[in-house]
Amino acid sequence: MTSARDIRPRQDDFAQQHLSASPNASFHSPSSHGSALGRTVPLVNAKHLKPFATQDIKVLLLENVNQTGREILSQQGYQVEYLKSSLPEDQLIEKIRDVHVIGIRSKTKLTARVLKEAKNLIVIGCFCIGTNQVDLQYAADNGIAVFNSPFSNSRSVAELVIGEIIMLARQLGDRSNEMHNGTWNKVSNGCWEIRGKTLGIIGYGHIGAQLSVLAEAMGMSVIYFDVLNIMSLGTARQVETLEELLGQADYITCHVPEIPETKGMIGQTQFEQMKTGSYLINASRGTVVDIPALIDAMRSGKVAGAALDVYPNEPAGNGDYFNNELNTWGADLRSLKNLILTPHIGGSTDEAQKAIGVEVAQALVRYVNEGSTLGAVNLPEVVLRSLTMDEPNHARVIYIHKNIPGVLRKVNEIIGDHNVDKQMTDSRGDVAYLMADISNVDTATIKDLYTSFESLPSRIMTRILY
Ligand SMILES: NC(=O)c1ccc[n+]([C@@H]2O[C@H](COP(=O)([O-])OP(=O)(O)OC[C@H]3O[C@@H](n4cnc5c(N)ncnc54)[C@H](O)[C@@H]3O)[C@@H](O)[C@H]2O)c1
Ligand SMILES: O=C(O)CC[C@@H](O)C(=O)O
Repeated sequence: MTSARDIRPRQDDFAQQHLSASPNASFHSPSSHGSALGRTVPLVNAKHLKPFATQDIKVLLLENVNQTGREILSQQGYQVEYLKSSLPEDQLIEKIRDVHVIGIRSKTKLTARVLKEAKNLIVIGCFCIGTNQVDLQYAADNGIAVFNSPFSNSRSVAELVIGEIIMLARQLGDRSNEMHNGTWNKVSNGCWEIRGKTLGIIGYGHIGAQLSVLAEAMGMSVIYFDVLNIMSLGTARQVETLEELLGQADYITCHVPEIPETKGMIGQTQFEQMKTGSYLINASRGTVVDIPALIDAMRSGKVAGAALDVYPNEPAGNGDYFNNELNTWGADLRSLKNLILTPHIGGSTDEAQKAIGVEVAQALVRYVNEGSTLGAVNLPEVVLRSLTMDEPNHARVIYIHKNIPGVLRKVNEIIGDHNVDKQMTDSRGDVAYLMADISNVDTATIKDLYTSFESLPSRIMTRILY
């Protein structure tokens, strides 16, 4: 029996690579054992699990996902389709209907409307840090796991911002444009060293903290504002309010996620609270800064320069698209002096993209082949050590279900005749994830088990690997 969500990955080993830049990441090979969420040790005789079903795994990779990731997925024997850009919604809906796995970056919007059509989808890989482009709740409610790469491009963004601080301080963008147009304009007015100036970091997470260290090494004083109390690095100092930061900083840089609280967090009021002649950098998300308010602040001289890497609307692919059709203020923005505009390239370095490709593809493989949700951003993290070749008649049941009372009793009624070697369950909000390794199963039993789980009212998704 096959169901829309049944899948059959090829059982080849995939090459384990260690490119993660995460200080906390502990890569778990599909062949591993050890503590549930801690470090794992390779298990030599691990059994390669296959799903109870007959279909091949179909993967759709959009937005030029790095070759490292493509290779890991192809080496599994999955059918991988790869496109360089994102897709308009209607085309995305057509393509997503078939696939079990989708890999995207920041441009592809996986809204509830799109995901509703994704009847076979079991997992989404965001080959980037941000996950705001995915309806995470809808995905969780429908048993679709979402993974990202939380650290791999932080350093690249921090380095870009350091470069931009100097570029703005010295008006390098303007001088370079002038020279490209044949104009020699040797000026020092309004140009500064960054040594001794104050950098204000909004959002002291992975990127903000990296940047703090780099900026101090260049002789800047660092202050930061974050909704959490975060221990400072070096001699950086956390301030109590955003207003306090805005009033003290010469350079202000945003590194917050896109969430309702950060939408328009730098607007007219905040520009008024800044020092005259200060600089603003935004390489977080385009909705964080109110661009018309920035245009006014730059025209009035309140802001002496700015660098934007992200915009409320960004095109699906490369080309001649940064115009007023995309964002109504496009031409006004382009006319401003000492404004650096980059096409969302903060994380676009070879190092970052390779590391992200490996990290996310490995998470996808672990999820498809083993059911491990380690690192998932929308489901509880559940991991079991691998089944071994010494357990030939064992199967792994994965039951994603509504987090309501009485489910475990029903589950135990179904698997109660088997020895449950190990079992782990955890919940996150309304969704719970149960994984159990059971003994004495043959194909007929698996079919019965599958049907029984699928008929429970609490069911969101059932997968059986054996
Ligand atoms: N330009 C690019 O190419 C690029 C690359 C990577 C990440 N990003 C963006 O940068 C963002 C930050 O990345 P990160 O890895 O540092 O994230 P992070 O989660 O490590 O850090 C974000 C920090 O912002 C803080 N924060 C949240 N809401 C806040 C608020 N209202 N006020 C102040 N602080 C708040 C959090 O507490 C956290 O410390 C990502 O969410 C992503 O959108 C952009
Ligand atoms: O590569 C991308 O498209 C997004 C980069 C960055 O914004 C991220 O969220 O990691």
